[in-house]
Amino acid sequence: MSGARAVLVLNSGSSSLKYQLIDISTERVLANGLVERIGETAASLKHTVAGAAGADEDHRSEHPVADMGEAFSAMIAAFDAFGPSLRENAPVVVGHRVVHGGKRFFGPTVVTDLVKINIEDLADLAPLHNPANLAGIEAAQKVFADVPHVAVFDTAFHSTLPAAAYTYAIDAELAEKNRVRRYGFHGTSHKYVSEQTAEFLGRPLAELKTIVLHLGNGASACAVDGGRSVETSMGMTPLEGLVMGTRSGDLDPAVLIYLNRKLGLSFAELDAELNRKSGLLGLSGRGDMRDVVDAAAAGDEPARLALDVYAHRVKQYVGAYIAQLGGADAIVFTAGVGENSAPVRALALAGLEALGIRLDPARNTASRERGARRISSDDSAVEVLVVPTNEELEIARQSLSVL
Ligand SMILES: Nc1ncnc2c1ncn2[C@@H]1O[C@H](COP(=O)(O)OP(=O)(O)O)[C@@H](O)[C@H]1O
Ligand SMILES: CC(=O)OP(=O)(O)O
Ligand SMILES: [Mg+2]
Repeated sequence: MSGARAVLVLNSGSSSLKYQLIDISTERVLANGLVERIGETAASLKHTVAGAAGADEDHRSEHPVADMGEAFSAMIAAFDAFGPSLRENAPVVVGHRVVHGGKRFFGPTVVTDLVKINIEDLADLAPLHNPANLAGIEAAQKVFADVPHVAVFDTAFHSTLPAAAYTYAIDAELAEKNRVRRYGFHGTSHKYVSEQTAEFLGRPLAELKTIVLHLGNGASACAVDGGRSVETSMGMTPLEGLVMGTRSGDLDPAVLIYLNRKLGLSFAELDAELNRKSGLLGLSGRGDMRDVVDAAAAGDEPARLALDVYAHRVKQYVGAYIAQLGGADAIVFTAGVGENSAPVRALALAGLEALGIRLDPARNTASRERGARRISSDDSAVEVLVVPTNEELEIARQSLSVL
């Protein structure tokens, strides 16, 4: 059997490696996988091989994986053991998700030594993400030495933000010298989802005003005007904006100063507090939205409040972005929570009838179909949709586009 022309897409995080092997001609996923808890006593590995008619084959194991290099070897071993063959389906390009591209990268970029130096230099703006992304690139370059590697940046889609949106109102010189401004993240997802939305509605992207709500583990909102990002909720780092699984999102910056002065918490401690111990986890003891929704339904008060705070913040951004866009044609939910949680969608848009936003309860709770779907009622002035994101496919397409 002759193999497919394939793209390998890698999303390397601080403690995980996610990957997909995609057939270019059909855009079908041949295999995907996840190595989690890298560096801990036992990492867990999952490798899924796509079978005929959606009959996927899962292979799971647990053993120690010390670092990104070993995570790579584990991925290659999984392909060798369970298929598909990387010799028959040799990738023609490897696409990498890189979170922070600062003001230097506005599109998919072939990785050179200079590009790697720049990614490293931006690490102080994204200390959780960029070093891991770079480690992933270096491990992959060793194994796939003969093919181009392409970096696709989360920040790239937001390079169209106007100055009024990206500028923090602090001392201008201090900000300029230290690259302190808003950059925005999840751009690959916001771009893909806003394009899919135009396709679903059968309308030209150039005419559409869309609010994309990417509600995953990390979460951000984006106002897209004619295909261009004009405002987004994440800022200099992926901490600003919406409430997330373990991140606080917006808060009065003086809270940090106060906690530092009053309790002597160091900035490293405050960083961990806001990035890893806040959000749904901090409010309710549960970082996973499924658990929060279940606990709230069972009458757990902290979980109820966590849900209310989460939905309140989403609603706040919807209102703000309708104002910034001068009206919206569509509000679109995507990512793990956005695609799957009817109660969160209902709470976030409750009471917005005066703005022309009306959910259809039966459509909202209808069991999940693949692909995009409408969840607003026929008399809603604003379309409300669920559109599944696919960052890996978008990275594969963009990686190919620069060859
Ligand atoms: N049925 C569901 N109801 C509510 N939340 C869900 C459901 N399915 C998945 N999620 C949530 O989606 C989140 C993960 O989203 P995802 O987009 O996969 O995140 P990431 O890519 O950032 O890891 C988790 O917090 C999980 O609770
Ligand atoms: C940028 C960011 O927050 O990414 P993730 O949602 O994958 O954590
Ligand atoms: Mg994600």
